[in-house]
Amino acid sequence: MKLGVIGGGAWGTALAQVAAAGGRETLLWALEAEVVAAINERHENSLFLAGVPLDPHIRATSDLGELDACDAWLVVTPAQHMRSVLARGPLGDRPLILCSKGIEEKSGALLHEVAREAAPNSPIAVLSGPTFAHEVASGLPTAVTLAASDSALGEQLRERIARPQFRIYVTDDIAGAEIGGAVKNVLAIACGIVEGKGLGQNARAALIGRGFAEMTRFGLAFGARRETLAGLSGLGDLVLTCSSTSSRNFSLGKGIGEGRAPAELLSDRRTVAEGAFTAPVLARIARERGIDMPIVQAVDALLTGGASVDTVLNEILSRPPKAEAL
Ligand SMILES: NC(=O)c1ccc[n+]([C@@H]2O[C@H](COP(=O)([O-])OP(=O)(O)OC[C@H]3O[C@@H](n4cnc5c(N)ncnc54)[C@H](O)[C@@H]3O)[C@@H](O)[C@H]2O)c1
Ligand SMILES: O=P(O)(O)OC[C@H](O)CO
Repeated sequence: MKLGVIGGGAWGTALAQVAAAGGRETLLWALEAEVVAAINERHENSLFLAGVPLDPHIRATSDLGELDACDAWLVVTPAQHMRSVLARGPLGDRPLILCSKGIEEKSGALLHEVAREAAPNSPIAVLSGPTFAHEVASGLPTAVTLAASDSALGEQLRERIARPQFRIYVTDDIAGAEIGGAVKNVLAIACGIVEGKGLGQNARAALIGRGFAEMTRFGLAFGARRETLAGLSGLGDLVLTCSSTSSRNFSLGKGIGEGRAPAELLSDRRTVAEGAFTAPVLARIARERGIDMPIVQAVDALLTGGASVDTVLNEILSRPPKAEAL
């Protein structure tokens, strides 16, 4: 199975590295001409994944039409651009493996719903889990969830993509895999704020625990299964992203906690902190559906409502006591 990768950011490049392992030709579409040139001429993505030597079996292109030669695509654009990029590609009926993490802001759709509308004839799978791109691209071990409603497709993709250092667990719970990856980015911003504000390790752990309760409430409301939310793509990725400045979402939160303005932090960056786009839509859906998500609402109030960290913190801490149950 020849794999194509749509998106030449850090994660698309790392996935191309996984796909090319063992000498398998892999085609990567990138938006930026300089990324295409750097990969083809120097086997490096100096813009988004500097310092990691890339497999020479990866070839980059700026022409989406060339991806017609591939049997399946790993789709790795930022969540808000997935629909428009897919609309420009030669879709056909090839499987799409969605590797981005987010919710479409305008429509409130999960990414498999976006892909289903954009590519009605393509079977859809989702790949998600604790995966800092630079670690995966350097061959360090991790494990991920691969969700496909067609179990034969899930197995076929697992066989093609898995490596000893890139262990894949298969499920049919697409919504569960997507919701974990989308919600954890917002919670990582909150954990970064705790770090930047110097609130301590206890506060961060408490936030991970209560954040996971929010993720679970939201997931169950959308048909996700508990074991998926408590697995690699949910809790696993939540713990990773809430613990390290290697996370763009955590770093964004840390800057906010240190007193910098969210708009200034966001305008400075070339890389994507998906939680900043997911927070408003997630908060909106939770309000509409009556799902209690105080941490997500707090992040949204900070990012889009102009609230101060102190005000939001005070509101969270002065909530009436409640039972620990979901
Ligand atoms: N970086 C990681 O470690 C990692 C790991 C797992 C999942 N992800 C997810 O993968 C997705 C892509 O993130 P990334 O880290 O590869 O990106 P990145 O932050 O490294 O790079 C930004 C990407 O956005 C693209 N982009 C900017 N404007 C665009 C436009 N108008 N149309 C289409 N693309 C545009 C750029 O071409 C580039 O590929 C995100 O949803 C992210 O959450 C990232
Ligand atoms: O850098 P972040 O916060 O986008 O996190 C990257 C990955 O999603 C970690 O699994």
